Amino acid sequence: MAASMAQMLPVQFSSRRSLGPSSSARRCGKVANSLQCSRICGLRNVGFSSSLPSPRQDFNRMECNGYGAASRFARQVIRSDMEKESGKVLNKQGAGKSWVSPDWLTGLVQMVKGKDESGIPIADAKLEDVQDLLGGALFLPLFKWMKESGPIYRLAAGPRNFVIVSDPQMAKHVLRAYGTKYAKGLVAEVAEFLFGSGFAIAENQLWTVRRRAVVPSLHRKYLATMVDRVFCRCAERLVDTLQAADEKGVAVNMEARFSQLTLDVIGLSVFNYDFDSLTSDSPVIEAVYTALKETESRSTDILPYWQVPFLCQIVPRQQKAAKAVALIRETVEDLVAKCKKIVDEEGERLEGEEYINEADPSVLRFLLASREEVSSTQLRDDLLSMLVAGHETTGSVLTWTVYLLSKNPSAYQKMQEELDTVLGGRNPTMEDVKNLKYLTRCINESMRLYPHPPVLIRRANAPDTLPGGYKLGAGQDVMISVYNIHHSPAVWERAEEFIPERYIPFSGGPRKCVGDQFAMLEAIVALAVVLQRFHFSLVPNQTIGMTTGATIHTTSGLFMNVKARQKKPAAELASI
Ligand code: HEM
Repeated sequence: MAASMAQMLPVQFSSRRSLGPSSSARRCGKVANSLQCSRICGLRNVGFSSSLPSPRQDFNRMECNGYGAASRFARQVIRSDMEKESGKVLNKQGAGKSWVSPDWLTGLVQMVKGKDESGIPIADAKLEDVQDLLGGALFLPLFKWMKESGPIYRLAAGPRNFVIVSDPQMAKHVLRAYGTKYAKGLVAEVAEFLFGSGFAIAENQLWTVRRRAVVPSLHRKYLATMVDRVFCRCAERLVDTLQAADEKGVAVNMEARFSQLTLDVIGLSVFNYDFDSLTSDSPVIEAVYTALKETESRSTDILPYWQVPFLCQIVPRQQKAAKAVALIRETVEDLVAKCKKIVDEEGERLEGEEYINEADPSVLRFLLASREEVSSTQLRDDLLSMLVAGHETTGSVLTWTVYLLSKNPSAYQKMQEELDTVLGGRNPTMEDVKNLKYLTRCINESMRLYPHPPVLIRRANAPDTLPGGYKLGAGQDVMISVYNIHHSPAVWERAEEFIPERYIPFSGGPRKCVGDQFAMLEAIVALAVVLQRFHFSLVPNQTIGMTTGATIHTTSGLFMNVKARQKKPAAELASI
């Protein structure tokens, strides 16, 4: 799987021609199910109104009529449980309000800058576009403007100026040139308050050194150990929770559950610490969400007032973010201190990459045992990078995969048949994972339709020319809209449909995800354990809106009815 993950991005990208200013047509990329088409470049309207974010949902109005013997009483029980659950839905309001600039200010900035000779069209982005798309998911207006302006456009709002790229070749060009022509730039600026010097946002030599130190901790033997010891164990806990919900006949907010599951997984894998958030409330989840939401807001604030320390102390949004970061840092520092004490006492030394400590096979233990020269702040920030990057991402992938399966009964059935055939009721091992091909494809296709994060940001270090001849000046901020690329009918046949036989990646170039294999294993195991035991169906009459907090979240949770599945007799399994 390691090789295939690493190879997929170039394959997908290289199979497409780039779209220059004068191109009028292009071919779709080769996808696993051999969909091939040629198509005129003009982007057709892709309707996704059913998924448009809606204002916060009123759970009292939700009807839960999906139960066979749904008496009025039973419905009330479900409803009150959903209300209770809705209390656990994160506070997702607030983003998207940042991109506010009066036309006169934008016009003035453009006048001062002089003529734009880049060849890049300027999107007709109106304030109303953002305000209309309530819920705060910036990637949604970016999609709307792609349909109007094409695969590359400039977004100018006051002094802020982004080039939005929605073309695979251009995206590949930018991502691969990290470290030479491009830097993380804005991301590093707006996320520094959270990640500090952590390698998720570090640049240049510091990033190179720290990434090299951390990546070997995720070696194959470690991952194999995690499958049984952590991934299956945490998924079993979720099974217990779902069992209880099934017995009581109450609906479950699966988004909240998956977020708890993935926090438990990352806690045990990175720190050997059990957050146990499936059974007890963990304030870290809300804190991570708040902090990530703040980074997103900062990236679209017209004026970076948060660079002024005094304002950070008095503005409520900044106070809230600072509190969240303090909690996350304290948690990580505490875990580092505990582990350091044990390792110091043991005077342990690491020998070779394949080494893992049987008693504590965590990333933290690996880093401490390596005795590499590293300050405690750097260690904290690197581990914080892993905690934050590895938690919500996988949680969101699980959420949207289950959502898509429940909306696509034939794919759901095919996936269940695969689980029954390959596993026959037992938990998966590392070996089984390669045989769960269809489930893997379902997860990949879910990441195409709901990419996390939906937008990647880079800054040009020097003037550059993108495929198609578009010119970028030094310092230009570029947003690669992965969401647009994944939903573009110019790139994909039947772009809005869930067709598991195609792929999408974990970014590309030097800064691609370090946890891709970890995350895929975690997601496959979690879904294999849970979907084997239960059948999920959407609670009717929910509006599943989208918002962001680095990854794509629902606006109000994903409420599902859960029913234990009947075990298939062995004879029946053999005939599948
Ligand atoms: C399905 C789940 C996941 C998805 C979709 C995902 C996606 C991504 C993406 C797209 C990037 C690159 C961002 C960019 O190019 O600017 C990234 C970076 C990163 N990811 Fe993941 N990720 C996932 C799970 C994980 C896990 C489980 C871990 C940790 C065990 C992790 C750790 C990291 C780190 C540390 C980086 C920064 C790498 C660097 O800058 O050198 N991710 N992830």
